[in-house]
Amino acid sequence: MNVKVLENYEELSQLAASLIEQQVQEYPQSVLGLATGGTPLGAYKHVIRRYKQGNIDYSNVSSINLDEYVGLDKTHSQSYHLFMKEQLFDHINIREDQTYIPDGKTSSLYQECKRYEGIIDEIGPPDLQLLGIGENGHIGFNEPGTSFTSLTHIVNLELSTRQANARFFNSFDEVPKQAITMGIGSILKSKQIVLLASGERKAEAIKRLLEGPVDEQFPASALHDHKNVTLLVDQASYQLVEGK
Ligand SMILES: O=P(O)(O)OC[C@H]1O[C@](O)(CO)[C@@H](O)[C@@H]1O
Repeated sequence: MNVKVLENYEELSQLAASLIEQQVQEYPQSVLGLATGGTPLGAYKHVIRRYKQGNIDYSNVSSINLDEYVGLDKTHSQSYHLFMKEQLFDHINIREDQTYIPDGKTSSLYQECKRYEGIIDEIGPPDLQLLGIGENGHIGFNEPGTSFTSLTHIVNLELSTRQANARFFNSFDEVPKQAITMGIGSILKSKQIVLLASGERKAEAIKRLLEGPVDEQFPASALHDHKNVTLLVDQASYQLVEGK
């Protein structure tokens, strides 16, 4: 794993945006694997700012998102559909019909998982997959104990994950109990992976990622099995790593 330690969130976000842009400039038909959560917001802000300066064309890019809450309509204020629209898609010239996010409101969750994995295989796999990390090491919504060979599936969210995400909802009770997520095996299909970690809250997880064993109890450790992973981490998240 290639590790780049940045001074702060702003520097990390700028570098993440540059990696996305480089990918798209080198290969305009790129498939981007995109993530939600708070961490990628800064990168998306820079992607939008530089797009508006006129240099980068996203019209031939496709995107595949990691996950969606079960039970939330695409227009729900906390759905990842709306998140992506508001935070990125509405501000660059990516074509809406080339953006893919699981449908959390489907009548057949099983079919939706199969359909989505089919999309990953047909449109993807992503040339560049952006990832955040949960405090318990989750990637996408793959909670501890998920098989490293798992494909797109339904997950029962851990209490700690629901608590961490309650900040985006009006109350804890509104946080969905399930999500559809690309599996760890689906994520590992990506050609290149860029993992972002920022803030003290992630320091334990980053220490465990860099110093601990590869273990299904810590989903992000699966990334050690991939040959092209870059971790962009700020000082606050890196502070507990030995010998830094
Ligand atoms: O970036 P955040 O908000 O800390 O979230 C970390 C991870 O948790 C999730 O939001 C899921 O809980 C992921 O989508 C994200 O990668």
